[in-house]
Amino acid sequence: MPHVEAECRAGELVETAFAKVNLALHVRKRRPDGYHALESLFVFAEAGDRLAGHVRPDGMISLRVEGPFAQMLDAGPDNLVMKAACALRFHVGKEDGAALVLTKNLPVASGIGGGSADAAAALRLLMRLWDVSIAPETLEQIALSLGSDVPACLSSVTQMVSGRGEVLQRQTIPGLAGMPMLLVNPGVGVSTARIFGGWDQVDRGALAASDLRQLVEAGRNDLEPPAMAVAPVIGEVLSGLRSCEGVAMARMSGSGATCFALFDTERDLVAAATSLREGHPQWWIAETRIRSA
Ligand SMILES: C[C@](O)(CO)[C@H](O)COP(=O)(O)OP(=O)(O)OC[C@H]1O[C@@H](n2ccc(N)nc2=O)[C@H](O)[C@@H]1O
Ligand SMILES: Nc1ncnc2c1ncn2[C@@H]1O[C@H](COP(=O)(O)OP(=O)(O)OP(=O)(O)O)[C@@H](O)[C@H]1O
Repeated sequence: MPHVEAECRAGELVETAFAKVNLALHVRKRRPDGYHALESLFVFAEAGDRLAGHVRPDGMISLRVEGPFAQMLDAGPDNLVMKAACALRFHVGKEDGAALVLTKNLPVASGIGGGSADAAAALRLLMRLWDVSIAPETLEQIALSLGSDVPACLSSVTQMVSGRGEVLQRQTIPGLAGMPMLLVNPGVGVSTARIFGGWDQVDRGALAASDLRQLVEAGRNDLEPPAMAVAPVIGEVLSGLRSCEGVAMARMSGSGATCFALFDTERDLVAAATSLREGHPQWWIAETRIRSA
């Protein structure tokens, strides 16, 4: 009997929820609605969670979570996959149900937008499964109602993001696509709201990122200081990454605690991953590349 892969099962569709990485994140001001106005260059990793689903003829929507980080998450109505499915079904007035299975490969509450990527993947998957088409602006509105990072995760391509996360502009930076990238999470979950709350409200200036050098030299993550105050181990991760051979840049992503490093070569990436794993066997360390899309 041949082994049948899950994605080969009749009627089952699969989407990857690509990890989001903020190569730079400039916080410009706190808005009256409590959100912050940002400027951020988003890239996406080839690594991500996996979402599979097939139609449930009884009209129910169900979710099972499995994989390395499944124990950190509930599969109930607060899961962003369920929220996305309910929001989409409400919008299109569908009677169809779906049986969804999320393989949680990315650490939770870790600054690489796992929940946001899952929500966007659920929207993409269910639009295919239920055969619905929605105007792009409406889809972006549904996405934004699920979280500030969700609109950018819909396309999961390199883009400049501003507003609270809803103003998107595709960006091409020479040399970035396919670049070897290491993601390192020291195992502490941090709350995004708490980290934004710790920002010192000093506007340090706009983000200009037309090439990698400018991004390295003038780019920042303004949430690094408040995140390090909550989780000092982030400093250890950053200094570990920066001391590796062949590092083009190393910085924290989003509100932390995951940090990333970009490498000039695959060989340097592998060497860095090996040495960091030896020194810190309890850290989550993922070797990946920047998605070329
Ligand atoms: C830090 C980033 O990941 C950078 O990409 C995002 O700005 C956060 O995106 P997210 O996790 O999708 O955030 P949301 O779920 O919308 O908001 C969580 C909380 O973060 C804070 N928040 C979020 C986005 C934003 N532009 N300003 C904020 O102040 C708010 O306190 C909000 O209540
Ligand atoms: N499918 C999901 N995956 C991850 N987190 C989820 C999911 N559903 C709900 N959540 C909740 O959303 C919160 C944020 O999770 P997420 O992993 O997206 O954070 P993050 O990586 O810090 O996001 P960001 O980079 O946008 O700040 C967590 O507290 C988690 O409990």
